[in-house]
Amino acid sequence: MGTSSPVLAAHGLTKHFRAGGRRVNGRPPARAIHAVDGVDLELHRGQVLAVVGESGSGKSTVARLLAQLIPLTGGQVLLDGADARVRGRRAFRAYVRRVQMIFQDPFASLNPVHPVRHTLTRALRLHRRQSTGGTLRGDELEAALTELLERVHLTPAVRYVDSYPHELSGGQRQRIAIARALAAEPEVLLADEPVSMLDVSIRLGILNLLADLRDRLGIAVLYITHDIASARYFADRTTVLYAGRVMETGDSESVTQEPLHPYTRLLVASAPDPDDLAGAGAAAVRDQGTGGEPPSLVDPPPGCRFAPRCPYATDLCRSETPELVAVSPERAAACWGYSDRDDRPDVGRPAARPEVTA
Ligand SMILES: Nc1ncnc2c1ncn2[C@@H]1O[C@H](COP(=O)(O)OP(=O)(O)OP(=O)(O)O)[C@@H](O)[C@H]1O
Repeated sequence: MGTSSPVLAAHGLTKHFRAGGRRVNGRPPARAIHAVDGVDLELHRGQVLAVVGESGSGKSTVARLLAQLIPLTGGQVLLDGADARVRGRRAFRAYVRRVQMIFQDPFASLNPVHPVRHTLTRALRLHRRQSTGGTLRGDELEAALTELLERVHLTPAVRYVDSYPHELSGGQRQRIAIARALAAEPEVLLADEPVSMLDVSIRLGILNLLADLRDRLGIAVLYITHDIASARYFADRTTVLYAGRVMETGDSESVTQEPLHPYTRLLVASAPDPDDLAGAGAAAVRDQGTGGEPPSLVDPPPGCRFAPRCPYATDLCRSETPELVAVSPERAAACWGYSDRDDRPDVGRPAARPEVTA
């Protein structure tokens, strides 16, 4: 959704990992972990898309598929509308120049034996050339280093450029990881839980930095998180993932304030947000005690994957998989409750059930 064409899009993104188990007649078992199944998403320039879900919902797998760190089982990744699947190192390097990833743990992603200067110089030399051609060096290299550090608000740059990772705080290390990604002048940043390992007090600073890069550089940001409250604060659009499938998608404000899908309501209800993210739907979920665990992803049965935990589930939900359908121009939900079938379940939120338009 969105008016501009997406810079990066995924259609039917699917990843099945081979499940462990005993070999049968010398062959590995044919069972598969359905980590991601048929996920569609779009990243637009100058926008943040949050992908929200519990642990094991497939968020990191989505990010790794988009980064082309692991091969797809099915579906397609499109960069500016063209099939982006890379074959070979050259193509991968060209892709990485445009699509950069930021990881959860900035300490693990920075080499502890190298100072900031080394880390950033390496990234700059990999992705940028001197104005006269040739490897970036001398004054141009120094200027580029300073600019990168300033862009991530580590100023004055001289204070940080010769520091080692252990001399920096978690937040500063994550800023260096972001600066390294920016060395490529990317169009897309894939941020996999970029603040979840940081102290709560500095999370906002990193999210504000990413928002600043979105606004000033027009970068498209994928923000992977289990924290739906931060998605409301920071993301333009939010997609909710459960057990490898999209449950709901839409503008972040509506998804978090008026969740359509019973699973989104559960997430919102359990979000620690002083701003009452919850509302009536959350109370309903609480009252009906929707506890339970996500389903096994090994050869999951048909039907909605949330049905075993859903207070509104009917036989229809347990037997047939609901498609993601538009509920309003900007919102879509994969829930039979928003279908036009006569036997649809009553998901119990008249206020959040606009007319079905598709
Ligand atoms: N390399 C792998 N081999 C087998 N199974 C995997 C592999 N990577 C992930 N999985 C499985 O795929 C499912 C989705 O994992 P994923 O890491 O994408 O979830 P997540 O939502 O990012 O969780 P978390 O928030 O805990 O990181 C899980 O069941 C996980 O065990």
